[in-house]
Amino acid sequence: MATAGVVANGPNNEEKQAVGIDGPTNPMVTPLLNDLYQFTMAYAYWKGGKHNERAVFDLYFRRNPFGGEYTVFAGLEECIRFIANFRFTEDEIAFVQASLPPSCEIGFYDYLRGIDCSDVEIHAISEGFVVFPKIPLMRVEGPVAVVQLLETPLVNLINYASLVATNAARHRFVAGKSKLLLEFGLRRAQGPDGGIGASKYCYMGGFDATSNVAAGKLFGIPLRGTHSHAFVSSFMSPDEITEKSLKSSDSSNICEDFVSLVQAWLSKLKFGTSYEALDVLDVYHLLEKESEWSQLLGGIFGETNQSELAAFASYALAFPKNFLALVDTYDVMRSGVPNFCAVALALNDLGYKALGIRLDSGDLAYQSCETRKFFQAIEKEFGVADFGRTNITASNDLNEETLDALNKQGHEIDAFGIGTHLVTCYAQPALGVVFKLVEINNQPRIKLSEDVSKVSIPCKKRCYRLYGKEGYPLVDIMTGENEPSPKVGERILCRHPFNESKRAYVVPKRVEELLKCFWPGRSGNVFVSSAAPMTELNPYQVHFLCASDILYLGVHKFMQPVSDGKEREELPPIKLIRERCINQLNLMRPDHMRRLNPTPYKVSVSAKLYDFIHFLWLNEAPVGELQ
Ligand SMILES: Nc1ncnc2c1ncn2[C@@H]1O[C@H](COP(=O)(O)OP(=O)(O)OP(=O)(O)O)[C@@H](O)[C@H]1O
Ligand SMILES: O=P(O)(O)OC[C@H]1O[C@H](OP(=O)(O)OP(=O)(O)O)[C@H](O)[C@@H]1O
Ligand SMILES: O=C(O)c1cccnc1
Ligand SMILES: [Mg+2]
Repeated sequence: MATAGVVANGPNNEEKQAVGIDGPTNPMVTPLLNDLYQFTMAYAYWKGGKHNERAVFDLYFRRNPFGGEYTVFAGLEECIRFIANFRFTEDEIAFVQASLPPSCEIGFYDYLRGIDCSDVEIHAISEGFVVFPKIPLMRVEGPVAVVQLLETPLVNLINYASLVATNAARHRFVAGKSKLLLEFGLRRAQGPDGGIGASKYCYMGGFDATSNVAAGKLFGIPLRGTHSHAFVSSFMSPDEITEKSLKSSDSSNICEDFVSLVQAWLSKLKFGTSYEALDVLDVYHLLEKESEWSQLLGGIFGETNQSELAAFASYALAFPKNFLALVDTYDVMRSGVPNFCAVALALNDLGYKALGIRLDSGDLAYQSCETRKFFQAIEKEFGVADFGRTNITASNDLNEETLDALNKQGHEIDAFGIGTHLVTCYAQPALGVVFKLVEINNQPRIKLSEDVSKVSIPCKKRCYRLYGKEGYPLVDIMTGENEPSPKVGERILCRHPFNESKRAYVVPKRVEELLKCFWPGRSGNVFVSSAAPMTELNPYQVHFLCASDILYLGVHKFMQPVSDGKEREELPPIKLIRERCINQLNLMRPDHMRRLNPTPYKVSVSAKLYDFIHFLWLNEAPVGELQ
């Protein structure tokens, strides 16, 4: 049964403690969450005696999503949780056996039984970083058959996570830093995992809270919410409310009939003054006052909807400290807003401050401005401090474009609730993350394509971000693993990987190494396979290296265990990743971030890596013959 597999998957508790990393959040993330061809390839590697050859794969994407020039890297922690607990259960092995041809030798299943990721080493960019095409987000090194089995799950865990985190960051960018952004997408997400993932990664990408309770529990994301039209339309009349008493906020007195207090405020609102302040015999004065108030508010309301008033009063009785109201069920300005204000002012009498309203249809810019005027008029007329600043939340099919349109028109919205477009990544449904072999047994590999953007960048590489004197990142650069790192204040040539004429010297003010070790293998003592001596360098390596490099490699690569004693990077809590992401986005030069025709961020390779890519390209590409 599937659940038995889920429960039994991964190491037992004792082993888990030794690893110290919990399994993936979603129990469906097992070694079987894979494409069949990973198993057929693993079998063929094993059958050919190739399975333990040491391979290096890069995980990267080719184009930024949403027509932008940046991406937020997300999903790393779930990858490490997967790697740390990677192990086949008997149940799973039996299923693989049943799925492969019967001619597959039984020894392969013993092999599967024995594998885990203790021989795998993962370097990755930190989660929450702003990242760019072609730069490896993860470099996965290990026995080729094992790493091959990681491809699909790792790509799956990164693809949507990074896409939706980027989508969230883009919505934040348009909305502005001061707005509260609420993720409301669970009902519209692509299934339960889509919903949970959206809540997690939208928070990471800069949203403030989610309506998704399960995500709140799993990740500690702040929960927020209002109420729906159903609650409003479920009421028929104020007579339905039987329990009408409400204690004041300091419990010093009790209002026995809160509904009547609300009604009294509603009629005060109609005339724009409190009856107590009027000499009721002064009819002329009353009419004058009414007309002033009408002018201020454009004579906007007469009789409001009483069932809506009942819903609001009832909600306030349930949540006097957290009262908010969805005001568009019947008519925003003629009913919803005045009804809300009547309830809010009644609450104010008892020492409570209403939270605000939500608009969910119509022209959100116009309605928010009209509502703000109404709130401000009340603050002025009735002397209720801060009433003019009562929170206005808007929702209804919002996306980057509508947020942008609202900004251009001018609006008074404080918070946006965004669902469908955000979580489904309506504007672009996939990021296009790939996982490509770049080296096997120390032999660099390249994947050629007619389409230059699809040619892979060979070799086990290091990646750096170079910062300029103004503090902005200028360029990312990939180098061969054993090239000396770029140095602050030293000029380095950065080359476009495929376009000969595109190159620039950079003198970095700051150099940041991007790939850090997140999984050194459980032994922490992973060796480069077959520890090839210098004299056995292959022709590609000889071409690639100058004499000093060979000396460097001789000492550092081929004679020493690569990750001996290597420390594993911490997996920080989501709140810190979110802060890191916000800081990273703030650090970018504005022209890379703008929505219309953003400037591409430069991604480059060192001069040596450039030469080597092209040497390998020529070596691997057959020469055509014209007749
Ligand atoms: N001022 C505005 N400028 C641009 N777009 C807006 C503005 N106000 C609202 N929108 C967007 O316009 C769309 C209006 O949606 P729609 O045509 O379904 O009407 P509605 O107001 O939702 O009607 P209904 O009452 O049927 O719910 C939504 O996507 C909303 O985000
Ligand atoms: O519009 P989204 O960005 O997806 O945000 C979530 C939506 O979900 C809720 O209502 P729902 O859409 O279920 O009903 P409605 O269409 O009648 O508003 C809410 O009122 C929002 O409109
Ligand atoms: O709390 C809300 O207002 C909410 C939650 C989910 C979807 N739409 C609205
Ligand atoms: Mg809707």
